Amino acid sequence: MSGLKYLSGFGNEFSSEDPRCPGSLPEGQNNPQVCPYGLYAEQLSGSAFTCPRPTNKRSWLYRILPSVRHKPYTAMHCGNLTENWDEVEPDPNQLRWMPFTIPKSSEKKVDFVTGLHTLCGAGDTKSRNGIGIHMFTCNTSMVDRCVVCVVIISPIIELYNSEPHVNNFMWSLLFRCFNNSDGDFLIVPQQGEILITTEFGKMMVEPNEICVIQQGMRFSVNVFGETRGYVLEVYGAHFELPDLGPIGANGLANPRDFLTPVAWYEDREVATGYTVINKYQGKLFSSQQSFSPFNVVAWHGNYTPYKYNLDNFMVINCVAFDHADPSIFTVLTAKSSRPGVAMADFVIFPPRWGVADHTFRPPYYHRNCMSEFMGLIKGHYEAKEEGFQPGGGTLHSTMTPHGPDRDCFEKSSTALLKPERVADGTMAFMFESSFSMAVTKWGLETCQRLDKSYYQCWEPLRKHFDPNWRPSKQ
Ligand SMILES: O=C(O)Cc1cc(O)ccc1O
Ligand SMILES: [Fe+2]
Repeated sequence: MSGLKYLSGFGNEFSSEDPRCPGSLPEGQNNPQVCPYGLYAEQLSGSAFTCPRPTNKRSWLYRILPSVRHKPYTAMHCGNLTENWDEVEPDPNQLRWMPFTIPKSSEKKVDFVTGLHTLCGAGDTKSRNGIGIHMFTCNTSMVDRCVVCVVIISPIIELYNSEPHVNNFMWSLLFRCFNNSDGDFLIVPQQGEILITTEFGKMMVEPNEICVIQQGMRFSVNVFGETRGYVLEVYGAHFELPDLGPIGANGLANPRDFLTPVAWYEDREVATGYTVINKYQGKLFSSQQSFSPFNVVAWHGNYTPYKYNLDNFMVINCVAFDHADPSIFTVLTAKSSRPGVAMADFVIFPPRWGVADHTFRPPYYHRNCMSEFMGLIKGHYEAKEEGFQPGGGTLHSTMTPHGPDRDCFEKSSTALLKPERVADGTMAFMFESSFSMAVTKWGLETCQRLDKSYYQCWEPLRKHFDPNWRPSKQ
């Protein structure tokens, strides 16, 4: 739709040249004495040099100027982005948030980075072990905020507010990009498509698609209206496709459905300065450079950003009886060092058939040693038809009991068990983590979206116990 091209596959050894510069990728070696077109060679390492081959990740970027040509980083305001997991007292309750508020652009211009709010998380970026869950709510494409630019350009924008062409042009003079030294971002847009320009090329990501921008990759986000989504950040591991075990060689998220951008560069000098924002040890820093960081003419390697359309997920589930655990719907996993235990799994609840015989089909009541954060891209979630809304969220922490609400329990206990479509037109997802997560002050207080009545959905559950019940004779 957007006319952008992609390369297909998961973690392949890709290579790509901007068609404007044929032959820009050096042949037969990574470091020619002089690179084609006078480019600089730069390696981006996503794993220790010495990692075994299956986990070794790096890409070679051939660019107009190397990333190192920038002014020193200085600390900047972090807004509601944090890695402080001790802001408020722990709260083991079931938590539910109403849809997170998106600022109106007529009131306040907010871009992807300023619009990042940390909801919960655990661990530590310094020891490279942990996760963060953030919401992004924004209405403006990523533009520069350097004081000089704001002073000079903002009044002009105000002056020409009614002239969209002038306004758009002026905004386009204020550039900024982001890079995360702390970990990988798995981005789940919920409202509004986002155009992500990366050092590797451009990706258009729509709601019901996800993308992963891995540690260190510079990117900039353009939006087209009021935009909202979820971010799962992992420190110290990359996302992988889950092993399929007895499922066999195919199924769930198939590697060919992952799409990586093709090389695209701009040779743009920015007189007002291009701001590179770096998230480093949980804090934001900015530095200025005089040119666009999206100056990579050609690249090759297996360390790239990528996107995936959730409709491509090949759903496998129960075809006889009982409820399969939700791990059967794992799209991507970021493994911890403990076998079989994820730092975080990205799990979806896609449209499918429900056919299980003599079975209570919705999620069972449970307590889990893992933490479960859930979000909703569209539609309803089967265990709770009411209350859990698109753009909102729930957190069921380590060993916190949860399960279907009263309506769901009663309906599903008496339902006629014919094959039926489940979750048509909906897409819920879960970030399931082995970390016991802390909720931030923003999540518990500042955002003002916490639904204090959540526990009430289980209050009407009543006893059905009958001590005189006997098995019916066959
Ligand atoms: O709690 C939830 O709604 C998620 C979930 C779904 C399911 O089918 C089984 C277990 C589980 O945690
Ligand atoms: Fe659960």
